[in-house]
Amino acid sequence: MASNLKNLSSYSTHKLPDISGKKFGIVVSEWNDSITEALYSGALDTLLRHGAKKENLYRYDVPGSFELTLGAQYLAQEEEIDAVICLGCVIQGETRHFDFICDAVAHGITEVGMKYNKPVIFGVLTPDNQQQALDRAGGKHGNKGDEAAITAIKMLGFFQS
Ligand SMILES: Nc1c(NC[C@H](O)[C@H](O)[C@H](O)CO)[nH]c(=O)[nH]c1=O
Ligand SMILES: CC(=O)[C@@H](O)COP(=O)(O)O
Repeated sequence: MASNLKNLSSYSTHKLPDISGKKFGIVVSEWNDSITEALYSGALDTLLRHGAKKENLYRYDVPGSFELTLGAQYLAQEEEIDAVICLGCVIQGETRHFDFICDAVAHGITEVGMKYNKPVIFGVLTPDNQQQALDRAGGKHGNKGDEAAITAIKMLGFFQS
């Protein structure tokens, strides 16, 4: 369902797990930092609002979205980390570089989650332009960081079920 049909910050809070003792790794790409900082703010607010403790949130920055995979692996391999949230924004340029980054980071993040059997969340915007990014980083379509955080919470509930 496209973001213009489902707001990224609109979600059910039915049967959310207790996350007061859960530890979250958050990997943030520095590329397009005006966007990724907004994603981080949304993710942080969502985690705290639903019971996470600030001392249990571990943020690491990486240069670009391509490095999110290695950052996610660095955190996911830590036994004490319960879930990892990856935040980035890859904006289409003039070349096919966009395609290679998006493909690599989507597959890479998936592989880390499978390897360590824990939630590793793809909170990466892949817009055509800056306006589409702004619309999804706290704009009219909500905040992808909110969506990434609530997805991590719900997947922790899945693993507890
Ligand atoms: N153009 C964007 C990039 N490019 C940088 C890559 O992610 C990577 O850091 C580089 O290729 C070195 O490995 N990254 C983004 O996150 N967003 C972009 O729009
Ligand atoms: C996604 C990118 O790496 C891209 O923004 C770089 O721009 P370009 O394709 O014009 O070199």
